[in-house]
Amino acid sequence: MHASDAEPRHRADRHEGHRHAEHHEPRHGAGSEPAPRTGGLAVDDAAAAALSARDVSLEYPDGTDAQGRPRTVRALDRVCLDLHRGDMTALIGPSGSGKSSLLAVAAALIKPTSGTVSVAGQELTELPEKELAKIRRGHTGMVFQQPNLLAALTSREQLVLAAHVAGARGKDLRAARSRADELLEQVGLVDCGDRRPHQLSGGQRQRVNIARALMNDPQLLLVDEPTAALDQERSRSIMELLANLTHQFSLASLVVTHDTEFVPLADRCVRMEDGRLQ
Ligand SMILES: Nc1ncnc2c1ncn2[C@@H]1O[C@H](COP(=O)(O)OP(=O)(O)OP(=O)(O)O)[C@@H](O)[C@H]1O
Repeated sequence: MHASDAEPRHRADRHEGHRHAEHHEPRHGAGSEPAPRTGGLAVDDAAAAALSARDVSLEYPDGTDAQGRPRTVRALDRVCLDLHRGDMTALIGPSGSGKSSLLAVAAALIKPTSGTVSVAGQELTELPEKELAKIRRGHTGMVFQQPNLLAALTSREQLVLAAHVAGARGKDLRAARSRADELLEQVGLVDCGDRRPHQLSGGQRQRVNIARALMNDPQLLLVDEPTAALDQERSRSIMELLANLTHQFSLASLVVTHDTEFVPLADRCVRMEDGRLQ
């Protein structure tokens, strides 16, 4: 079965608050036609899956065998997956099954060995690095296990820096400051804008990390084990936050988790085993 065929756990009549009211039915399944394009851009951007992976395989080089021939490890094996806005998808599976590799391919950080990946109707496989970087900045938010915040910056500055890196200057940068404060409020850190990472708890740092990933208004949110360093209570509240943000901002979220207890918070769940989606 294509993972795109998996039925969401609870469907979405909870999308009223979406900024992007065009979120709609029917959804494109694995075999559906891609959105028509003009000059590389999807005409009906909303109709395209936020992420569409087709027969994606990924092999890493893995040294040489006894005869000196190059060896490879197959991390992804003909993976098909559609992610749609407003749905949080939990990605589970044993260690080494390929979850982080799938995130890296979806984030356009690694090119697959074969198969295609499209973000908002734009196929990534053939794009030059400059265009890929634009997609990473403009369409994709990433949250890794460790928050990776800069020690010298306040929470607000961490967020504004993300906008600056994406090219915001002048009045856009001023707007970014307001957006940073709004996002910090959304993630429950209304009083933490002026604090530096060492003045925050682990859960609060992860919330800053999540808010930063949303600064450039992505439609795709890729999250790798956001609760790895947190206790059960804080883990639950981070997963609840991700689910709420997914629905509120109409994100297509893919969240890797080892913690099956939190899977019911997602709209659907897909499982990897030996590089394949089950
Ligand atoms: N850079 C790399 N070079 C070679 N092999 C790699 C590389 N990264 C991952 N692998 C291999 O690819 C396979 C998939 O790894 P991946 O990290 O995607 O799995 P995972 O499901 O995310 O694991 P975990 O849950 O432990 O983080 C594993 O066999 C791993 O050893």
